[in-house]
Amino acid sequence: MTVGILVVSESVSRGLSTDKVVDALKQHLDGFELIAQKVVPDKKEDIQAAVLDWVRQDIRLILTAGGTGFTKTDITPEAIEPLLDKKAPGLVHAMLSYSLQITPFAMLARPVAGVRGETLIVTLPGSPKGATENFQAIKGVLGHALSQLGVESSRSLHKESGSGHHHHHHHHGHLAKHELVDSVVARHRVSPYPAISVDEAYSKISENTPTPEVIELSISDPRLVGSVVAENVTAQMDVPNFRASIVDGYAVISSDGPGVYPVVSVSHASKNDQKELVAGQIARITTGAPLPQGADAVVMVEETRLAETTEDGTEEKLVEILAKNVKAGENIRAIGSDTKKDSLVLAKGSRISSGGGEIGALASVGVNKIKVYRKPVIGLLSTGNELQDVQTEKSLHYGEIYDSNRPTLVSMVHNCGYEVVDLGIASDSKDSLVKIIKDAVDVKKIDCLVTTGGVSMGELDLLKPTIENELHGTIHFGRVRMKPGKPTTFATIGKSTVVFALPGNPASSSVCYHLFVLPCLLKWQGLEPAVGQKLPTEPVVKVKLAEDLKLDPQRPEYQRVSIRQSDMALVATSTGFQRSSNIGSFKRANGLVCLPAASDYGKTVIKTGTVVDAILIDQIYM
Ligand SMILES: Nc1ncnc2c1ncn2[C@@H]1O[C@H](COP(=O)(O)OP(=O)(O)O)[C@@H](O)[C@H]1O
Ligand SMILES: [Mg+2]
Repeated sequence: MTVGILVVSESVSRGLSTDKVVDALKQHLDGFELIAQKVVPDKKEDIQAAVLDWVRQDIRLILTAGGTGFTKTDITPEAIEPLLDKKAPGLVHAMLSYSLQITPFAMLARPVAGVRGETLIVTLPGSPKGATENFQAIKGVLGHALSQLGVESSRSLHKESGSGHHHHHHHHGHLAKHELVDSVVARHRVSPYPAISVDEAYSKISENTPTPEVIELSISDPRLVGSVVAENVTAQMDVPNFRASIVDGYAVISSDGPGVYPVVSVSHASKNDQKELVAGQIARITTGAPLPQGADAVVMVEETRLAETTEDGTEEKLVEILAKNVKAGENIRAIGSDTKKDSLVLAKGSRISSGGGEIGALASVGVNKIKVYRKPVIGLLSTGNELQDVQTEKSLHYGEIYDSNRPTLVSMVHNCGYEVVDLGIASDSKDSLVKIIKDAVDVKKIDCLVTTGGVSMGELDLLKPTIENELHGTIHFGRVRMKPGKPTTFATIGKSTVVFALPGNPASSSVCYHLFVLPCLLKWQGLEPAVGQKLPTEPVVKVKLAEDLKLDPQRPEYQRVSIRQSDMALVATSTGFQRSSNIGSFKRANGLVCLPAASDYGKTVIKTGTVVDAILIDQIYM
């Protein structure tokens, strides 16, 4: 059993007196391994920092000595108590009753004891005698207490953080574990998540996107547009499946040549019994109508002349064919000439465009339902105590803001053709998050959860720990080297739920939607990435910069631009003020230019006219 002793003493910490309590306690530490000792002044922050540091190092027992009395400076119990996951009043009771048998002044001691992670923490009095007496009072049960703690307990705060390597065996491939910290002093000052590149983030997303699921949709289902076909569809018939006229005119026998002929029948574009045509006869025919048997060409009405009507004057009797050199097959669509029976109408993996062509092609060969990959359903959740739903028309209290992320993202997701479930606003509390997310997954059956806010370094940033500890998810990355969007977090819960916890700043969350969420959704619904790419994306085009742009020193940046066609090139103009809080930078934006970091580019400014890649997030309007 490892043990650390923390001496809390102003005078010892300043070197005004020497510590004797460690030596006294050492006499009673048989069975324990003293691996850490430290002296701190009576300062809450120092006490907590030392204790948390040892908890992180997995020291099993922490004994503090000093600062438990009634003087103004005595603060140890107040420092320790908020760090405890569970209190151990029995240990406190045992220490007090033991000491009370020795001195009534024990009444003035205020010890606390309890558990944080797998560590037991006990405060002892500062006097060597008092400390050893108290320790002896509880020593006999500590071994048992610690062995119980070892069973099925959550690991402590980010043991791996800062060490540069991860002990995967503890977490089955999880990154550094987060813990819900009750106290702001216990939070990290540097994120325990490594900042990975956008490219690495794409690999992680690609690896963890669920396999597309095949469903069958009717061709009148609006979800079909944008869906990816999951089967090869072949034509079960010829189109046309009869010889059809291309024009309005007269079916003829081409060898008859020009001349005046009797009109012996009429063929409209509908089912009718037709007489077979013999030499010296013609038949009136409309566009798309089947050719009478015997006929081998159609002469268009413009190349004919009415020669004689029937007696009542209502019908054509004789028509003169003016056209010369009519060839067999002229103005006829041969059987199967649009689509041959057994030919491929739609290939597996092709996407049903919004142009309607694919749906028309299916209908033309009589297909009214088709297997496609199901599009994931997206749940959208804003998080933050400061948020007010703009729909409620309530006015804002001081410090409140309107939730602009949700309306923005709902429209983005919807316009990309996905079903959106609006999950509203969660407050910055673990319980609120857990309740809403569980309901969204279990009851509302969302596939992909997109949240905004609560992912960076504030004490209310609860998304990461909640996903890991409460929802038992796996965080695949928690930081990306990019601007905006650094704290972007990607996780999975179980096998089939994907979570994107996007930053709260409005421009960041929108950039990250296009950069990460949409590519994942595209892959999930069966799209293949372009050659050499890890994920399918919106179109990436080359654009010329219309102005000089300043580069971020360290991070690649995705700036909002307006892309226009100009002469022979696409030209990108910045939409203006690019701070991540400014959703206004998305107004008029139809592209995100991908700018290198200054450190990678070798210059701090990228010049007007430079050609860069841009992600096209909307159409190019004239
Ligand atoms: N839904 C939202 N709409 C508008 N602004 C938001 C929204 N959510 C968060 N913000 C703002 O974004 C900023 C960052 O929020 P925070 O919760 O700290 O997110 P992060 O953890 O990503 O930094 C804050 O100024 C916050 O008020
Ligand atoms: Mg917040």
